[in-house]
Amino acid sequence: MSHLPPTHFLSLPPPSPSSSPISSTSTTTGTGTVIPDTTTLAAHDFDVDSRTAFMPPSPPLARLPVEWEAWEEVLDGAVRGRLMLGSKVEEKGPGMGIGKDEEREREREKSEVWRESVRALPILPIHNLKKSPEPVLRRAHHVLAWIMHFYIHTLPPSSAIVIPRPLTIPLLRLSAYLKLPPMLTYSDDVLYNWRYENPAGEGEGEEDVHMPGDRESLMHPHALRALTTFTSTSDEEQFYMSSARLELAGCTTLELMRSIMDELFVGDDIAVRRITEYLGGLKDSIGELKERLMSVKEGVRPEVFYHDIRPWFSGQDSNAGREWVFEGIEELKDDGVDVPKELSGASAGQSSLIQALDVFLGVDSYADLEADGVVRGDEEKEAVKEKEMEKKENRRIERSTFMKRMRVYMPRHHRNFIEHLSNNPRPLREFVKRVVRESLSTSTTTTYSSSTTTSSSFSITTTTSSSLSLSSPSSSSDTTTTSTSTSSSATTTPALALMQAYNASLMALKAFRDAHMIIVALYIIGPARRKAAGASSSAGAGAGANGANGANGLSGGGGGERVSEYVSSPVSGTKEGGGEGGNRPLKGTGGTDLVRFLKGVRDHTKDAVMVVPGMEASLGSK
Ligand code: HEM
Repeated sequence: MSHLPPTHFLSLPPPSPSSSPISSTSTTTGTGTVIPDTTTLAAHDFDVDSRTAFMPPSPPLARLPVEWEAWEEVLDGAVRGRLMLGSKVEEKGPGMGIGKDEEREREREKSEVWRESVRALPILPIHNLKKSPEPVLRRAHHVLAWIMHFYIHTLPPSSAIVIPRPLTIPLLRLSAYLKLPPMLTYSDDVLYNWRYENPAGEGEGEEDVHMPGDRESLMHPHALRALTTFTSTSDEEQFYMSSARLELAGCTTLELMRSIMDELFVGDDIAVRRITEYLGGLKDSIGELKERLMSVKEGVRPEVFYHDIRPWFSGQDSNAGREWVFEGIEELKDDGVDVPKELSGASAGQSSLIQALDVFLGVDSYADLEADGVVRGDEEKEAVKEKEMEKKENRRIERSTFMKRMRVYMPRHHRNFIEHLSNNPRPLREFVKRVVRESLSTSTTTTYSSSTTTSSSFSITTTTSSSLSLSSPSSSSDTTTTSTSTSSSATTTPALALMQAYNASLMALKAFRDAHMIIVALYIIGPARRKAAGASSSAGAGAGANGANGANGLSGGGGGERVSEYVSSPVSGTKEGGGEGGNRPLKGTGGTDLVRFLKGVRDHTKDAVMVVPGMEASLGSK
């Protein structure tokens, strides 16, 4: 980088990770100099590693320092005791819960003894914890959050949920310090919940363990083990570790994003060709993420996931009206700790990697640009268009609300990273639009300015004389449409190749979301349906069913649902709208009406594809 001028953004220091949200436009230095805040993606201060992406490059701390050993012991007790879900202990009926009353009583006693050990804990101060390095803080959140979920979900379903002071006080204090909800998060169960299979390779302070050369061996299904599980099943361990492998694969994705950002800074015609090439790689890397996602099927059985594992993650919002009371919270008012509002369960929706992709590709922002996108036509057409726009707008709001909420559950450095990316002054999508516009309006394009442009009029017609505009598939918002001429050979210009490569990356992300819906159908919708069918026929549903706190399920229908039914049909809100008892939608652990929501997010991704009307086929955009 020695050829870069000192003012180039690659030569500048990263912003402070503690500032939240990060200002993307400028930072004032100690000497008062204002420097642009546009650091590279691999900045260590964002806790993003070029070899392991959002996963830490060395194994997370496996045990807290002795000062907080009491917490570790209580957690050990829960894991070793193989405590059962309270709902499962109480569940009765053929094939449900525990068969014999005395067994049921034994389980009740066992979990009550353990909960008593939580209530008997001393209130350990966290003063020194706050001075500890990040891995210690992460481990402390992991341990306390895990204890809390064990505590809540082993309670009988009829009892009030009161989280005892010895847990409330340190957990709320620590969470406030870490700017995290006092909950089990995706970072607690995936990012910071692994060790090497071979304990010899384990250890604190081991740096640079994930060299690029051993990435493949880390991807082996048994290379990584989970530190903590609720059920001690290999299904649960594989559930976490398959997400961990997906996160590790994200280093290629982030590296390509970084390279593209470097080229966006330069922004000339060579950059256009390079970005096109990198986007090809990005598409492939998203394809790899999809493969990693699907590999969850190799080690995780759907019924075990749905009935035995998933209920442990639930938050207050999927706890069917049972409020979580944090005992002693009033004592923390002076520390600025208030009643927590964010109490959603752990979900991979909290993955920074997927959100980073959304932000980078502009899936997040494009709909905002469509506000003026109503095509003027006859009245009827206009009404349809407006309805469509309204639907899209609602979808966008729901999605963006969820995404923003999920950011609260991300480690603060990763949240800062996403905010930083969102505020990128040279967004990829704007660049692609500008390059294509310029290419369509002039036949010779040499350089592309890196300043943000607003839409400008240009005129083109195709060889078939149809009017062209650069737009999203179902709107003409991105630019205006008028009339000059071009020919179909435009598909071979660098500008259109760029647009095609950009669209291909978006479609790869859409394919990821299609695959995700298949997984959701297999792991949630199918078992929920079978449970509902079993409950209504009292015939038993096979695997031990404890339900997801009684809040989930689908009405009607037996087993044998077709996965494709959920993946390809448009959002309707009908089939998935009924719950057990016929009136509750199936909920995600993040509290969403999951089928409608996931389809909306998937469709929103596809809507971001850019189209030059009349050239859809040649651009392969659909
Ligand atoms: C058995 C495996 C999985 C199941 C059953 C599952 C289920 C769900 C559900 C129900 C939601 C809806 C949001 C909520 O309320 O929680 C969701 C959202 C989401 N999940 Fe998964 N998930 C699985 C694996 C993964 C993995 C491995 C990833 C990638 C890291 C992932 C990424 C996402 C994302 C990014 C969202 C937010 C919606 C979106 O951006 O498309 N999921 N998931």
